[in-house]
Amino acid sequence: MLNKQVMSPLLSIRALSTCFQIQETVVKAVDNVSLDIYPDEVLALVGETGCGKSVLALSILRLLPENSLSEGSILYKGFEILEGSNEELRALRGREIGMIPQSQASSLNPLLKVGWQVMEVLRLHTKVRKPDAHKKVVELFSRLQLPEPEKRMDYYPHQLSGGMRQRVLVSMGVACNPNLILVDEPTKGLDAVLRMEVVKLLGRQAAENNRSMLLITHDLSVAALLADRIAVMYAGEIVEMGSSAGVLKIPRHPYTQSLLDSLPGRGFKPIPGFSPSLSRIPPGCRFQPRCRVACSKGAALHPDLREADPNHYVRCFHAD
Ligand SMILES: Nc1ncnc2c1ncn2[C@@H]1O[C@H](COP(=O)(O)OP(=O)(O)OP(=O)(O)O)[C@@H](O)[C@H]1O
Ligand code: NI
Repeated sequence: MLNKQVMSPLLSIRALSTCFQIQETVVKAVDNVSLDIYPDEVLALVGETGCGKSVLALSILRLLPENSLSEGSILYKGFEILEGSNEELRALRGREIGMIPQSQASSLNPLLKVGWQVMEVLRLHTKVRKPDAHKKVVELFSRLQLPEPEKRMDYYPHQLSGGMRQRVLVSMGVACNPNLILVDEPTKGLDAVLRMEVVKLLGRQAAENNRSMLLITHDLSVAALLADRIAVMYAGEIVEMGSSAGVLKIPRHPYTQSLLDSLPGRGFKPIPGFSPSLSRIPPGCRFQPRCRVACSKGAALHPDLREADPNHYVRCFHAD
């Protein structure tokens, strides 16, 4: 394991908040999030549906709609992304920071052959000529174990299975061999066999190329397999963050503990209740109404993220 203390981060997010304005309502999807991603590391971001994981990733690449506003700081190699021009952002996307988005349906153009779509990503960022781009994409497809890669180049998205489309998206995300790759729910909707295949593939991509990864998943077992560190998100904010071993073996936050207990191999116990609406966030601890401790302090006061153990951060009054 690398000594993270002495390295400087590749991506450094400080006090990031992202809101959406929908008529009179403000939805605070990401609230005061700070995190670092170091070179060569996989940071997993886990949490239930709607907690803000995708919005956080899309904020990093500034791919959110007009009715959104991001505040705080996102430094990539010292460059402030939130102040970058459209041109600077275009140069960054794909080449420096790649993304494998959550939705296969909206991320591939149904009217274009998949080979061409991946070639476009390459041609946008590198001066590669068309025949070379073609060759490179066939190579990528075969590395990702897409059967008959040359032939698949000419397929349209609907002619491929879900697992193959997923691999096409992975190849788009890694085509330019970016330093940082944002991977959003890479295994959603895949069966168990394919899930393992995609997990292995992502692990190889990160390890062989010494690349950093932000891995978004609601599946803690996927995070356990791939991540060096884990950040747990609840209702827009980080509630626990630390090394994978620390978070998984000695979870300090009751929410992380409940998430672990909801895993199939760990009792399958669902977490009762719902997370609060992000347009009406309660003033106290956001998890308090569902918490097994459910302290009265948490009902009124909002806990800070504190360092409970070295490099292990927890947002809970009872983490000691
Ligand atoms: N374009 C948008 N306009 C308005 N609200 C949005 C928009 N995108 C996301 N949201 C809201 O932001 C919140 C966080 O959504 P997000 O997609 O980040 O959740 P998530 O953690 O990725 O969930 P999932 O696991 O289901 O993908 C949700 O309440 C969602 O409704
Ligand atoms: Ni999402």
